[in-house]
Amino acid sequence: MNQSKEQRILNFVLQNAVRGDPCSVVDTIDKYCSQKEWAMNVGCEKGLILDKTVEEIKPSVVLELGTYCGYSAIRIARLLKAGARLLTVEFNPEFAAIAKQMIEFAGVQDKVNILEGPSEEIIPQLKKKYEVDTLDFVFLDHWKDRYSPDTILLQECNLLRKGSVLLADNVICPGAPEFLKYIRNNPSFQCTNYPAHLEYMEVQDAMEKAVFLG
Ligand SMILES: Oc1cc(-c2ccc(F)cc2)cc2cccnc12
Ligand SMILES: [Mg+2]
Repeated sequence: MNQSKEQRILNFVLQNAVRGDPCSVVDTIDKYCSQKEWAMNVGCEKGLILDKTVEEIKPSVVLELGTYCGYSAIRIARLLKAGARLLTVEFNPEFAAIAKQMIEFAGVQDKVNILEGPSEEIIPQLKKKYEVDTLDFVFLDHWKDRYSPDTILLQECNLLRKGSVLLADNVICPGAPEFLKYIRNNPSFQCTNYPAHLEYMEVQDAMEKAVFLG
């Protein structure tokens, strides 16, 4: 049975990155995906915007929607303070299995909990099953038509507090027009747009930051 692209990315990391060194794992994924096979990791340019957001917030509890191979989970986890944790949601079991191995190889598994299943099922479980009070930071990087329903669901489940920060990838490419319309017209959010390029391509993309005002 021939390997998936995600398995090829993992194998390249296992053979070329340094075990226990999250930066080397991130750089090795970027090397593979810019030189050999494109993949939907947030990438290095948008990854820097993600890094700066995490460093600014210094979050204790982070939710990521869309784990994929674990690239952004590793980027986020490497910056988390002692005791802080990342919950990352992935509905594709093959991707979740790859991400688990990637995260363990990077050595950040103690900070990361991969929650397998659809975001609309997992979000309502966060308080009781995963002992979350409120979320300091949410990275939206899953299917674009889920961005606004999941943002509404986070509010309905009382998971956001005054100052909670959302950061959404791909608001230009593939695009999340309904989300942009919703979040920019909602007085409970203060929005900022960060133009960038689509990972590994000379194509326009952008990230949208939205601070919940309570
Ligand atoms: O960063 C991403 C990029 C794309 C994408 C796929 C095909 C294209 F031609 C362009 C962009 C899809 C994503 C799906 C989920 C999370 N992130 C994505
Ligand atoms: Mg993305």
